[in-house]
Amino acid sequence: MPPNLPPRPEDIDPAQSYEAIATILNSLDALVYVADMDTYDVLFFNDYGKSVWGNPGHKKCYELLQAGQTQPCQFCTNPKLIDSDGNPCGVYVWEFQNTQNGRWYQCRDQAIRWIDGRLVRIEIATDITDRKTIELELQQAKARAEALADTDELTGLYNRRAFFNYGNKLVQQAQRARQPLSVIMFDVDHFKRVNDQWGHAAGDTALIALTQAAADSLRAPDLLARLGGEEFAIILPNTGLDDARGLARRLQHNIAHLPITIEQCTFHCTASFGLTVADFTCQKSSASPSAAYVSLDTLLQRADEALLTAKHSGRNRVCETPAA
Ligand SMILES: Nc1nc2c(ncn2[C@@H]2O[C@H](COP(=O)(O)OP(=O)(O)OP(=O)(O)O)[C@@H](O)[C@H]2O)c(=O)[nH]1
Repeated sequence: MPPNLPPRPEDIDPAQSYEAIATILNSLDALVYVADMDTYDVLFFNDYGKSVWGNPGHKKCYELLQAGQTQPCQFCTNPKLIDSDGNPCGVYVWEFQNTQNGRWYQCRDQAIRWIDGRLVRIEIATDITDRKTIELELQQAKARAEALADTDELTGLYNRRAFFNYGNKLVQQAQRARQPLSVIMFDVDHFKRVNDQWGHAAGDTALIALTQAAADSLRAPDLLARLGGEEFAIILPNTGLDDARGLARRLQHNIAHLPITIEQCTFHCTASFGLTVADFTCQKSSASPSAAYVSLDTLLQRADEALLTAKHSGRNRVCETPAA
């Protein structure tokens, strides 16, 4: 062999070539290890792994890599690495937060035949914590932005956008399940006078107190939203006329008796209520051709008509339209 040329791979003796490969694997900026797929014994663990998880000694892979793990991990990927005949079936890529150091890794796992013929798992795990942290922060920011986009700033209730978004789904669900659904609209009476007499900030305080009182009277599936100004709407899934009327009257009573205190002065507000019901329990028929198909827009329009009637007939009362 000419003196200055590197040796060809086939000229290197096996012991040297093992060392050459180990040198490469030990230089990688990623965990590389090999574990017996039956016994979980660690057969190879590179220097990167040792620097993070320590020396393997006689530990099983799960004892070495995971916190407090005394038996094979539930999330062990071994079953994913072999086909139904028990033969290696390619690379499986997954992401995982290590239970010992809390860092995120992208793992590339593969079953291979070891030098003595047994099946082993080789894993190459790259630290992706920085990318994952940014991803999680973006997800949280998106969730926060979505929540803000749905929320009325003053009262913390759902806003008009969220009311239609979620409300349409509730109406569709009620239609599918053939359940009654009620819609209530209410509007604070002579609210301009409250602002004029007590000031805009006092008006804000009153709106918060009134809506809190209303929210406290509702069930978890009910949807209360501020549509704008001093106007609110409630969707009551699986609620027929009698129950909706009972609730609207309770709300009317609670609001009228709610003391609102501003700078040691106490005053009261009243509200007018409009109510309508979609009786999705009815089958579509010639007698009632449109009973099973009514939109949230239509329900809101009917509730608004009833609310106007309540305003025109003296306020502080509940009016209703016939079932849609
Ligand atoms: N403080 C406060 N006032 C608001 C807010 N939004 C709307 N308003 C006030 O609510 C009042 C609504 O007045 P109108 O629409 O005339 O109704 P009203 O005085 O309540 O009379 P009726 O509805 O007919 O009983 C206006 O003075 C608005 O400025 C708010 O967020 N905070």
